[in-house]
Parts: sequence; C-alpha cells; structure tokens
Amino acid sequence: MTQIALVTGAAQGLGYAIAGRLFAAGYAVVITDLSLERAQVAAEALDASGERVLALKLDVASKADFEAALAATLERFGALHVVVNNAAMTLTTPVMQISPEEFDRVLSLNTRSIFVGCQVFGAHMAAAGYGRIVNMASLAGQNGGTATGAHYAASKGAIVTLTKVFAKELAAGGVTVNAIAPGPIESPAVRAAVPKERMDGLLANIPVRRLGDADFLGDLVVQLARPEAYFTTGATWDVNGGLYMR
Ligand SMILES: NC(=O)C1=CN([C@@H]2O[C@H](COP(=O)(O)OP(=O)(O)OC[C@H]3O[C@@H](n4cnc5c(N)ncnc54)[C@H](O)[C@@H]3O)[C@@H](O)[C@H]2O)C=CC1
Ligand SMILES: CC(C)c1ccc(C(=O)O)c(O)c1O
Repeated sequence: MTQIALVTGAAQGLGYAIAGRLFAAGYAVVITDLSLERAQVAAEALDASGERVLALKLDVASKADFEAALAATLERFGALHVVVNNAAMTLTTPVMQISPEEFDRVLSLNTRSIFVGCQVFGAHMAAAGYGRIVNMASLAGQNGGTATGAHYAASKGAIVTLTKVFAKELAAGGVTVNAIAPGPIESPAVRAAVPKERMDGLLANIPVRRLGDADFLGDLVVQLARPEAYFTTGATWDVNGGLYMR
C-alpha cells in the first residue's frame, strides 16, 4: 500500500527537497505551504500527473489549518503515515536589538507550530497505531547560532526538547518523533543570507569545507520514516559538516 507523507513549508528550499526524496521513494506527498498557489506549483513540478501529490494551504500559525490539512489528506488518500514539520521563519536581528514582540513572533511561529503539528498529527497517528514525525530543528538551536538571531536559535533549541516530549507521549501509539538539526545547507535561504563575499569565510569555518546537501536531508527523512526505524525516537540527527559535535 502506498504510504502517505505530508511536509510543511514544502513550496521551496529544504521542504521541497525533502518532499522530492519522499516522492522518489514511492510516497504520495502532501505539499503544504503558506500560499496554496506556491504549493500547487511545487506539487505539479513533482508530479505533473497529480496522482501522487496533493497541494494544500497550511499556515503553521493556525491550528485550524493543521486540522483542515489532516482532514483533506484523509479524504484524498485515506491515511497519513509521515509528517515533516519543516516550516519556520528565520530572522537575524542581533540579540540586544530584538524587541519582546519580535521574540514572541519567532517563538510562536517556529516552536508553537511544532507543538501544534505534533499534537494534531500525532493524535491521529497514535489512534491509527503507526506514524513517523520528523521536526526540523537547526544547528543554531544547539550552539546558539551565529548567522541567525537569538530568537531563532531559542526557537530551534525548544524543538529538540519538544521532540523528546512527544516521542515519549506517542511511543505507545507506534509513533516515532525525531528531529534533524542541519547546519548551513546549499539552499536559496543560505544564498540569500550569506553574500558571495562572505561565503569563503563561512566555508573556512566548516570542518568539511562545504555546505550541506538538501537531498541528503530528504534521504535521512526517508530512512527515519521507514517502519524499521522504530528504535530511533526522541533523537536529534546532526547534519552540520562537523560544526558542532556533542
Ligand atoms: N537552509 C538551511 O541551511 C537551514 C534551514 N533550517 C531549517 O529548515 C527549514 C527550511 O528552511 P529553508 O528551506 O532554508 O527555508 P525557506 O525560507 O527557503 O523555506 C521555508 C518555507 O516555509 C514556508 N513558510 C514560512 N512561513 C510559513 C507559515 N507560517 N506556514 C507555512 N509555511 C510557511 C515558506 O513559504 C517557504 O516555502 C526551516 O525550519 C529552517 O529553520 C535549519 C538549518 C539550516
Ligand atoms: C539559511 C539560514 C539563515 C540559516 C543559516 C544557518 C543556519 C545554521 O547554521 O544553523 C540556519 O539554521 C539557518 O536557518
């Protein structure tokens, strides 16, 4: 039976790459993003026939959108086996200049969305007796960040903790919950954040001297999504070229 995966923030960047690797591995993929139009363009690029894709608007700030996306997925495909909570906003304001309002905005989008996604999708999966959830954290959540803001780093650190909480809560329902913590990955976001003249400096700081590969993250998700991956849960998988070692 075809397995069904849903990815948030999948219209571009890492989310799109992850959706692509899941699709290549045989999944039917629900591409969700803030804008339905952009999700539709991405879904069509993945599968012009539309047979194994569904595009949905899912603003991760809205619990109602999560619930509607679950209902639409079940209506179209009849099941949901894998969720990748990928969407986030990145702000790079220096720590002493972040207002309390801006701090709240980043935390409430990046962290609360993981909390709500794990609640809504996790409850369904646990009731069904099987599921795989992967949350997108970041190296910034482990080392405090450098290129990114303090609120972003804090929001990602909290995702590591929430991943453990939900892993314990959902284990009895056959659901694993893991996080991936990437360092700088070759992506439009990194190209936008790091001007050409600073790229050599960034690479000089990465022990392997290269950016990471988004398709590799997708392949890691495919591995974590396998039924055989039942024994890894609550874990954070580091993909950072040696920038941070525990
Ligand atoms: N690019 C990188 O090197 C790294 C990325 N990450 C994380 O990976 C994830 C994806 O990052 P990128 O692809 O680089 O980002 P991106 O900015 O290129 O893509 C993010 C996607 O999320 C969508 N999005 C934004 N707000 C949303 C909302 N409220 N609801 C639904 N969708 C929304 C955007 O429309 C966009 O399609 C994020 O969680 C980011 O924090 C972590 C470490 C490194
Ligand atoms: C693309 C953005 C700005 C970015 C860059 C670097 C990291 C990191 O090293 O942790 C991120 O998490 C990012 O989101």
